[in-house]
Amino acid sequence: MKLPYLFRPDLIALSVLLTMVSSYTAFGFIDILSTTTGRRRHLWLVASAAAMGFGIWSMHFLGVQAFLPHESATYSIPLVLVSLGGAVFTALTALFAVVRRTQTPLVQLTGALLMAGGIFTMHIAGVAAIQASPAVSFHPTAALLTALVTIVGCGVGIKLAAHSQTDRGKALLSRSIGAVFAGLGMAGLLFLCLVTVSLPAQFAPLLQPWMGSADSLSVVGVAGVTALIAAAALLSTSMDRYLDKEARIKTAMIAQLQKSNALREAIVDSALLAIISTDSNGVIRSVNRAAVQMLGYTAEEMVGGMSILQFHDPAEVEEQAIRLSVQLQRGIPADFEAITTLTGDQLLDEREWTYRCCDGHTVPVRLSVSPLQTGNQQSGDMPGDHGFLVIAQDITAQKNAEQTMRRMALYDPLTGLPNRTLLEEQIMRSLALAGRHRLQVSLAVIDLDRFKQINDSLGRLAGDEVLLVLARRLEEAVRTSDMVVRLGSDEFVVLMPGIVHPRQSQDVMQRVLQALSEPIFLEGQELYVTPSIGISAFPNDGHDLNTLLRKADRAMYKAKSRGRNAVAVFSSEIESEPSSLLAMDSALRRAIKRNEFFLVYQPIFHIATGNVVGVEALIRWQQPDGSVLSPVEFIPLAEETGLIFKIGEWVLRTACAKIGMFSRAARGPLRMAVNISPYQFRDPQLLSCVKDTMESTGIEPAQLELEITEGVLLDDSSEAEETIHRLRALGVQIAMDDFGTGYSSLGYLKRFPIDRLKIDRSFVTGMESTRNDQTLTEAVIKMGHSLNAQVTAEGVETALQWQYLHEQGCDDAQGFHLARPMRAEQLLEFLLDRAARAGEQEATGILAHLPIAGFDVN
Ligand SMILES: Nc1nc2c(ncn2[C@@H]2O[C@H](COP(=O)(O)O[C@H]3[C@@H](O)[C@H](n4cnc5c(=O)[nH]c(N)nc54)O[C@@H]3COP(=O)(O)O)[C@@H](O)[C@H]2O)c(=O)[nH]1
Repeated sequence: MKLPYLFRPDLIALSVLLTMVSSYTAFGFIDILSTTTGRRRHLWLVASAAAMGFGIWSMHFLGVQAFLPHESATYSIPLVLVSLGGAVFTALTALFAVVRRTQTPLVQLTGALLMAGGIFTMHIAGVAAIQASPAVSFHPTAALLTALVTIVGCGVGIKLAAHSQTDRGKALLSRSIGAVFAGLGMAGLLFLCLVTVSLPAQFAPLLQPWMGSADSLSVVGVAGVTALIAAAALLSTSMDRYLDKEARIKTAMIAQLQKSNALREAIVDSALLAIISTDSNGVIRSVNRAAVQMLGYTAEEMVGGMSILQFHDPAEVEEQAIRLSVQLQRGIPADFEAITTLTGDQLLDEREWTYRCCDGHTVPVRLSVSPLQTGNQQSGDMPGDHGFLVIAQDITAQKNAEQTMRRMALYDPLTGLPNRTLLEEQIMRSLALAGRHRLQVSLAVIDLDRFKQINDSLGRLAGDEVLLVLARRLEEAVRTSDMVVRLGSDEFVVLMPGIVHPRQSQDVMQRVLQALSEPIFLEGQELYVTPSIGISAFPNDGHDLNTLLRKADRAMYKAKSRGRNAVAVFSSEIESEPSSLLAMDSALRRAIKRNEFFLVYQPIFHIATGNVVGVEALIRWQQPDGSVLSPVEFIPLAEETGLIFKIGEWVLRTACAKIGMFSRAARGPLRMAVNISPYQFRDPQLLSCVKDTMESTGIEPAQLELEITEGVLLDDSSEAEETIHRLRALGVQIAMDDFGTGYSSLGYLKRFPIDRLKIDRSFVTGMESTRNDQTLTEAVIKMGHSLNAQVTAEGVETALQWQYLHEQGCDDAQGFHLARPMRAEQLLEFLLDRAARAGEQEATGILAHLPIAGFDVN
């Protein structure tokens, strides 16, 4: 029998309400399940499924009660349990499907099918549990339709719930709406399901009294229990969420704290400065990696066990304690307090200390010490311990740089001896001390005799080598209290403090004289350098460095004038007589002004023909008293004073101006050989000077031959090479003077394009007596020719020498046997005479082979 559909609205409303509450609770479960893992997740799943399933089942039960009321009906307990199981299964599959991390249509469809199966089981078993006869029956088509609707509904539900998981921002609203819809939907489904049920006829009489009657006990019980379970579930999910949120916040805070601690540690550890924290007594609490590296102790050795004081030099701590005691007018102990006293609130003490490391070596450090308090009093934390933060910077590099700069400023780079600046500092102290103790201070000026010649002939490198040897000898010869200073190129000073008697300083200088005069062995050669020494003394000769230096200088010149290699002590007599060298300097200047210089010319002969092919210009100085000085006597001084440039230029212009006249007298172009000092050669103006001279005098470039010495090539060969190339580019000839006396090697000759080699006089002189010199001369001639250079022999004094040179194929020769150097007018006569005789001989068929000696003006 099909009964009319009568139902109790109050139970329906209650059922729908419970479904909504259950659905809302379900969202809470979903939330928790989606954030928990492991065992907790499983427990929550079971509990959630049970609570949710019971809620659904209650809704079903109340729905059934609302539609199929009969007071006296009994229920099959197994079927009721199956129905309840269906509800729990529904909840379980729904939760599973929603909280699955991978949401695919297949997952959601499977979930929907299983859920629908659960709901169906719940309803069919629930209705079938009503024990009536005949049994409650179902309308199959309507049941199928209901099943389909249930599946679709479940699918949509799972999708919506899964979606609400991703949009948590609108969680409360969407969950509330979702819960309302879920309640209405599930109830709708239930009721749709129920209308497919056919009730047996015996239910009819029961219907009437049920209409609007009071609740049965079971209905109230189920509704109450469900409400309680829902409330408990709601509370527990909320609590769980709250606790979970708290736990997450705490975990996040701990993680953040750990992260920032790790970052802080990493920063401190990666700092290049040594960072050490100590307690208030200096006991180390923490160290960073740089501190471990700098001090050489392990972190374990330092932390807790060591005091920072152990790194400090006790003498420095003591010194600082004394300084602070004076400054603060209270006793500061020489311990950790001396390091930290100047630190305070906001105060940082920065100063340099010396740290002693584990292996005993010391490191200069700049230390910043500041107070350190752990904990935060303001925030009410435990008032932390007081301590100190010590930051140490290794300033070894800076100290080294400072030392290098000091060395550069105060010491001579070649010899490492103190320079004038340091002498000035030192002499002030020495004079002050000597004044207090009524002692004397002696100052000795040491000048090396003819050192320039070594430089010129052996080159600057060899000169430096000699200076180094002499500097060491000087240091060894003086007393330990004396100070050896290098003032200039070959000028040294010895400061001798604490002199009681002048004899002492003279004794020291006699030792110096002896030590410096010893031979020097350099590159297989034995060199002799002698010093000239002048001594002055405080307080008799002066009270300051300049006066003492000037007077020691005068004494030194006196020593030189006595024949060099001597010691002279300053005296009033020396002061009154003009220094010969100083006098020479001013006399040279005067000589330039008064044209006291003149040139003599020595003819150069072509050996094969005997013809005069050139002349060499040689300077002389005629002094006001009529005496004539040799260039050997004044050229070195002119070089030292720089007057050589002026004098050299004058020689070049004067000689070149005469060549036209000489060539006319000789009836053929002659070449003019001019000596160029190494100083002139290095002068950047040389090239323009030569060009100007050629232009103004009209000399053909090929007629001009510049004689240079071997020394210039050794100085800075690249520059010398450049100068030679540029001179040759002008068309000027270059001759290598005094060949064989210096360091000329085939290597140099190949590198420098030389037009002529001049064999030194010493070899030519020795040719007659020594076979060796003969061989050497022959070799030089061959070598010169192999390099396409002409060869001139100097100092030919005998016919035999001339003969030898002729046989050996030497190109040109000059020497007293051929012609002496002569004044211009004498040379003119000489040339004219030769030309005339040559003309006569030519007319008579005899060649002028024999040269005629010139006038001697030496
Ligand atoms: N920078 C300059 N140097 C110059 C200049 N004039 C000369 N000098 C150099 O001075 C050195 C000595 O020169 P001097 O006294 O003139 O002697 C020359 C000749 O007189 C001498 N000579 C020539 N023949 C003989 C000889 O047969 N016997 C002998 N005993 N002496 C002789 O030789 C000197 C020339 O030598 P050199 O120059 O090497 O050809 C000397 O080094 C000159 O270079 C000048 O103006 N500037």
